[in-house]
Amino acid sequence: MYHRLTSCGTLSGVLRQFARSNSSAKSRWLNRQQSDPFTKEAKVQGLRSRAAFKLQQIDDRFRLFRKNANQSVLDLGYAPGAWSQVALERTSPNGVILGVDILPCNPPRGVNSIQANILSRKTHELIRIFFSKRFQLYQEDQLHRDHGYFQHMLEEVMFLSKQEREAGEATQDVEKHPIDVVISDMYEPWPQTTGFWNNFTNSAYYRMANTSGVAIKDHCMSMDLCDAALIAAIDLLKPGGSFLCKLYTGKEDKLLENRLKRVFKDVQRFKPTASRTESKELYFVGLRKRKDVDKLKVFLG
Ligand SMILES: C[S@@+](CC[C@H](N)C(=O)[O-])C[C@H]1O[C@@H](n2cnc3c(N)ncnc32)[C@H](O)[C@@H]1O
Repeated sequence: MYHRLTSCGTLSGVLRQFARSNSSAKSRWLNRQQSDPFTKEAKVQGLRSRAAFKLQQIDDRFRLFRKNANQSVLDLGYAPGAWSQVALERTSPNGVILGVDILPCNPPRGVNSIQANILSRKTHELIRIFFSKRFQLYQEDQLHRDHGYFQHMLEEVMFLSKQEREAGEATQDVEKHPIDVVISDMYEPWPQTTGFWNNFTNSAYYRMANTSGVAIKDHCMSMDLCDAALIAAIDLLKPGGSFLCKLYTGKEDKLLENRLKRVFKDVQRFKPTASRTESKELYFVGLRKRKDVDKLKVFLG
């Protein structure tokens, strides 16, 4: 069986071809990265990737961040951390940034982070508690693990709110909508097969773009993650708050735009100049979140 598979080339041939095309795509990508002015500038400025310039340009246009305004910012899919760096700088000195990523990553200095999947309800609860209490997180807290002290706090808050509900009292000090700005640059990560020696998730310069190159696939995956970001915004963002998400464009753009319009009073599409012309990425900005948004109505139309 093994002989038949390899001699007719079905398996090993395909694998060899994949490895060849993958390595030439990789060297094309590396060449482009090395000659790209935004990539060079990001290195000079100590920014973790060229994505920082996209967020700067979006913020120059829409003013998501404010200095000295105690803003709480949730950065979804924050690794390696360039957007968080921009958010921190533009909300200084008292902005609080929480990055959430499904991959492990050391956050930039001054940024808090948890390794978690935004599709999980528990992640929403952790985020809500973090912003309500605004405590300092440390890497070694291992927040995503069930035995971390944060889990203990989560259980305590849930227990207290149950007691308070039963006693007919006002709920405890966890705010329902504690966040001013939600930004999402999420895209499904490639499975890591190499580069383990290289602190991989923190090194955008050595990491290939994680799109598949198949437009319809990129679009559908990206739609799902934009929906997840929108659900987080409905659940956690203050009325009046702002939202930003990246979408790989395709036939369902309009569907997302309509959903966004049910949540925000003002919805805009924007492609910053730092985003490559050949890239299918597009940014949706939602301004002034409406009050009392009904999630079911947003998604069922
Ligand atoms: C393009 S990168 C973000 C780059 C980042 N904005 C920056 O400026 O450095 C997309 C990130 O989304 C994360 N991601 C994808 N799906 C996720 C999920 N369900 N929950 C949390 N993070 C997710 C990936 O792990 C990846 O690190």
